[in-house]
Amino acid sequence: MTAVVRAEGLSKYYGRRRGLEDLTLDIQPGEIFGYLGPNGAGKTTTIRLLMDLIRPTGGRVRVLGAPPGEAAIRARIGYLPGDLVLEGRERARDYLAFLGRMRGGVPPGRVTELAERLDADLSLPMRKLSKGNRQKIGLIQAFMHEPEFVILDEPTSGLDPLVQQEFLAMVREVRASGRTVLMSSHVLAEVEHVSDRVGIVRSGRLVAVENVAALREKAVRRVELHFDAPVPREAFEGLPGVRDLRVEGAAVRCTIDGRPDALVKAAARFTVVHLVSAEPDLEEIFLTYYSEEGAHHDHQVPA
Ligand SMILES: Nc1ncnc2c1ncn2[C@@H]1O[C@H](COP(=O)(O)OP(=O)(O)OP(=O)(O)O)[C@@H](O)[C@H]1O
Repeated sequence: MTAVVRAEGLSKYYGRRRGLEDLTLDIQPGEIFGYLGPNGAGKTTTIRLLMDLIRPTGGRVRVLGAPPGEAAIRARIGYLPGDLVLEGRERARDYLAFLGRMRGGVPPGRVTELAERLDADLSLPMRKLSKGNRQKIGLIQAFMHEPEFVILDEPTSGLDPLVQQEFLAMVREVRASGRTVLMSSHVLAEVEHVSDRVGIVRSGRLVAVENVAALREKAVRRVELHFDAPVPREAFEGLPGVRDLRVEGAAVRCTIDGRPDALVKAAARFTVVHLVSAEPDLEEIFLTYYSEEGAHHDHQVPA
């Protein structure tokens, strides 16, 4: 199976300024890859290299098995730039129709369907679009021709929560049809529910690539159990994965590292009347990746 993205030692310097250094990464068909990092980390640089909008200083990249500049490859990609500019008197609907023709045709009704789902206004001239509406038009043009590979630079910026949900549904549909998505964000929460893997980039370097399901299983989760009568502390002490145990009368509070299986089995010996389990806090894990190596944000290389 040909990788959708294959980057090997890919680097980009803007003069002496580091944009991206030594990126080696494969993205496979059918996966949703979240590309995370703080401002200035190198996300846009990576995406522009994949789109052949800038040229690498070093290394090699293939997109859908070919050098990214090839016109035939470009037509198989949907791209939302991070700095989308839509100007002029032309109505959004006419602009999208023009882009659709350029890309060799869009299924009938597809633009209207996407506009309804995202609640986008296609009747306004582009210069009058609000930031949120501009972003919606950008998303429609990235999805409308049902491309094999959708590349989205900060796609959720400016979208309200309901529209974000609809957008995530569109991303899942791409995966369901075996196609591939790469989306960047500086907020884990925006991509963790939809991504299969996430890559974390910081100061121009990919510092981690993680499978989200495995990460979720590894993550610490807070659990609270309430029973119909006081329970003995000994029943819960030393259980695998149970930490920070507090037993207060009929309530047990702890954190779980990994699977909750041992705790559930111990609790089953008593009558459980209430159970609360908080979502694992992946954000904490990611913040440690972000802050590793600490304060020196050295974007410059020595002369
Ligand atoms: N055209 C350019 N000229 C000089 N330096 C640049 C240029 N574009 C990006 N950089 C630098 O490269 C580094 C990576 O920037 P990039 O835009 O790729 O980050 P990003 O992760 O997309 O950040 P953001 O979320 O802020 O868009 C930054 O230090 C940035 O200042």
